[in-house]
Amino acid sequence: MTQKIDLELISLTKRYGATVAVDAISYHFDAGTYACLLGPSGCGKSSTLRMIAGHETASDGAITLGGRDISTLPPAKRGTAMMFQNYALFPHLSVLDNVAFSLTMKGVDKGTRHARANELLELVDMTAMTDRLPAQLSGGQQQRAALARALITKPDVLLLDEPLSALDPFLRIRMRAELKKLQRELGLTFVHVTHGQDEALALADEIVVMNDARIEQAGKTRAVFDAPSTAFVARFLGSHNVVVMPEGLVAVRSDAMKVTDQTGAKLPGTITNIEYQGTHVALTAAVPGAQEVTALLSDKDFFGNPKELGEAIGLDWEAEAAHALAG
Ligand SMILES: Nc1ncnc2c1ncn2[C@@H]1O[C@H](COP(=O)(O)OP(=O)(O)OP(=O)(O)O)[C@@H](O)[C@H]1O
Repeated sequence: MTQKIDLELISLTKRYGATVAVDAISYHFDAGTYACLLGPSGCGKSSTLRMIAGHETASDGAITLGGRDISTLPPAKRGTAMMFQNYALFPHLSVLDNVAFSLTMKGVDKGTRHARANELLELVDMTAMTDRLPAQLSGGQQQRAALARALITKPDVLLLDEPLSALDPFLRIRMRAELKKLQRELGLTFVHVTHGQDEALALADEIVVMNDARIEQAGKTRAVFDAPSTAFVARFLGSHNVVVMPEGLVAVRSDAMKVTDQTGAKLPGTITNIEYQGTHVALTAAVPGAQEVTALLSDKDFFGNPKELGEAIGLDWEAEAAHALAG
């Protein structure tokens, strides 16, 4: 537990023929970090995860775990385990045998592997389901079985490829809380691939935002969200306006936008949309330069001073709310 088993990607590259799927990315994951790899479809997230797992060979660069180069080791020898999007449970095996599967492959005797599988099933609250087949489980239960199966190998790093995407929205939120709790309890490094911004913000200690085979920005989740360094990151994470100002391109969070009179405001605008969101009202305005900005106002602020479509307003923000963007 006290040993530092950090995961490091060093100039990691994946080429499929002429396609560069991952382009010399480097990143250091401290042991025990919950990290999300985040980015649009095709940016190289899954290829990165598969290279860490050993399901894909790296074209260049290296992967180290606890200082040991694992780049060319077979998956079972790396100290990593992978949980797949569709859980990949064996349909003809009981939950218990699915969880014990990797120990069966290692020749561990039945008593020992069943005892260990039962421990893991208890950890994920699945003791009552050990004799069922995967088809007799709900989506959330299948996910817990898949988690137990991945954890039975005692990995230092758990790799999760879109682990919540097969679940309905309600269950997704519940299971994401369970994932986070499990990660905290076990103190393992989790590297979780998602294209969902909300999911990454809710779960991750650190986010790695990828774009076009490279890392666009990475770091502590809140630091990245608070100060996106590029227009891509600001737009991808959402809840930010990217505005061309005389001093250059800036990001301003929607909840930092103030609606005022036009006199003295940073931007004049005309309201183009008002969307009631329950706790908040999202007010969108057209501003000079054929741009649109959104201000997220509390329900109380908006209805204390209601506005109409087409109304002329001013948009303002504190100087420190604006972050200069590169490109
Ligand atoms: N086996 C393969 N052969 C050829 N090209 C591939 C292969 N796997 C992935 N690619 C290409 O590599 C690039 C990165 O793919 P990857 O699956 O890593 O992206 P991703 O960010 O995980 O996308 P998604 O969110 O859609 O899963 C894409 O252009 C993809 O078409």
